[in-house]
Amino acid sequence: MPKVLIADKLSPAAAEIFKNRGLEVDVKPGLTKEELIDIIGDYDGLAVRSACKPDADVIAAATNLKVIGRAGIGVDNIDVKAATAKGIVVMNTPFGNAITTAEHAIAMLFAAARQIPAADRGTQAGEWPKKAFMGTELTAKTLGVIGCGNIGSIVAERALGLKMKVVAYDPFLTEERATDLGVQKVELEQLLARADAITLHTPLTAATKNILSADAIQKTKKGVMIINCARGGLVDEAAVRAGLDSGHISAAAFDVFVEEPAKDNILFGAPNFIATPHLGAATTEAQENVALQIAEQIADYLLTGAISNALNTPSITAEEAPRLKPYADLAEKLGLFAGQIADGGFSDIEIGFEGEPAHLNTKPLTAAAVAGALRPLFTEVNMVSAPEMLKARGVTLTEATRSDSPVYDNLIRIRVKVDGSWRDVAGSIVAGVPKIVEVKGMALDAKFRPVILYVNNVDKPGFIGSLGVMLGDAGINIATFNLGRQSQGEEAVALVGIDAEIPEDVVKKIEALPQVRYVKVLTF
Ligand SMILES: NC(=O)c1ccc[n+]([C@@H]2O[C@H](COP(=O)([O-])OP(=O)(O)OC[C@H]3O[C@@H](n4cnc5c(N)ncnc54)[C@H](O)[C@@H]3O)[C@@H](O)[C@H]2O)c1
Ligand SMILES: O=C(O)CC[C@@H](O)C(=O)O
Repeated sequence: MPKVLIADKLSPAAAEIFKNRGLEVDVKPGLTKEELIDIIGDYDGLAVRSACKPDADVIAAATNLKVIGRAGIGVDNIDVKAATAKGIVVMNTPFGNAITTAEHAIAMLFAAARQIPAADRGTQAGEWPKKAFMGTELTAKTLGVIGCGNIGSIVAERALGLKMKVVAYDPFLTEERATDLGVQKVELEQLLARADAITLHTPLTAATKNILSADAIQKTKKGVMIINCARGGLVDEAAVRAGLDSGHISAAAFDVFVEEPAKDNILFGAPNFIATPHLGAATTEAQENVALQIAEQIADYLLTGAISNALNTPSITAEEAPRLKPYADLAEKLGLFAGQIADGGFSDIEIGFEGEPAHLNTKPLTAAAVAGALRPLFTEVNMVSAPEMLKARGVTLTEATRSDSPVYDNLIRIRVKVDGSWRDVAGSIVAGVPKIVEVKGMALDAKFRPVILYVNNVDKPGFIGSLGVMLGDAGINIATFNLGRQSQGEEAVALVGIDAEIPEDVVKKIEALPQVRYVKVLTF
């Protein structure tokens, strides 16, 4: 009988579900890393919230583990790459705690506007500090929402109900969705200049890290309030401290910190600073939702092989699995390629299946492709949430099938439209190996590798030599080299599989080569 470990404080509903479905379950919150490593080999399933951190060492010791379930949204406590490499499915519950977290952000906004925690402390200390607190009325003030996804859009709706004006910055928010929500879509600079209060609701990615930097904070209105109930690291904590000390920021309320648990943070003790210990999702209702959902998902997978809300593998039924799996993996990799060369949001995505995959259930294949294409912006996107997220953002999805395939037995093609022009890639499974066989209509034959340097250039003599010398001078080994071109002297592409991450200055030098039009380091 499969055995599950609940390694964080989850609602008791989760253990009940495991037992009712005939699984063995141990509930051991608060284990040290060493204790977890000692026992993890006994378990088929692991259920966590955010305190337990199944990192690469834990995963290496998890000899029987098949699934890690996160009762919540963010999986930054889980080493998803290590889990994927070991064939362990990682799943989350993308919607279960969104309302509760949005309510916490609104509570923090009020607490900041009226300095409720400090007023409470003074009152209960017998000071009756009536003169010390002059608050800010929220009605008619402008709330700037950075990241208008599940939680951000609920916060926006609540703020509109409070008669605030709402401006939102989110590259995936369409004008139509913004209009439906009743918010004004703006660029970040406009949001910074206009907002009386700013609230953050993005995941932590390379693009959002320090999105409220010292420089950005300087561009905000004097007296601005800052609320962060998303992830530590979205805001430069030292810059917020300086802003609170100088009075430029009138109040800040944070639920999340760069280092958690936050025991000694630079913000602690700053004037008008309010902290909660990552309580955004901490309501009975939300915890019951996410515990029930994750227990059902883990039990389904261990007992029937059905996968839902997986972050690292397509959702497919046990019967379909053997035929669909290789195409789903190819579709997701091609999506990731297209999403990375989209360089931000895209307005349309087209997915074409030719030959064998056109005869299969293409739904999970499309979902895999879309999840891949969205992943550069949404780290937590999964096969179930991807189509939903695409729809909510007004991105047009077109799926086409063609029963034969002129050149290959099988082909998957993905096109994304960015600022009115299409970027495309196609791939095929050739002798069991997933390959990139076309980029921008140019034929090539490249295997996927963890790091691929993608160069779009003009086919002129000297380019390949200069590129090779630049990589060699930087000590970067070339593992594979694939070229495609339209015709002699015309547009060309190079896909260079390299053995290491490529430093930014080397990328800049390659970009400066006279034959080069575009360079991107792709990771898979
Ligand atoms: N405090 C808590 O306890 C708690 C609870 C739940 C979720 N969270 C966190 O809240 C965050 C939001 O969760 P969600 O469910 O709303 O996620 P979501 O994926 O639904 O929404 C995130 C939004 O951020 C946008 N975005 C991505 N990159 C951006 C960028 N560079 N600039 C501006 N916008 C960008 C996306 O387009 C998307 O609309 C996540 O980090 C999640 O982990 C925290
Ligand atoms: O489990 C928690 O308390 C935090 C959850 C939250 O950070 C999430 O990403 O879902």
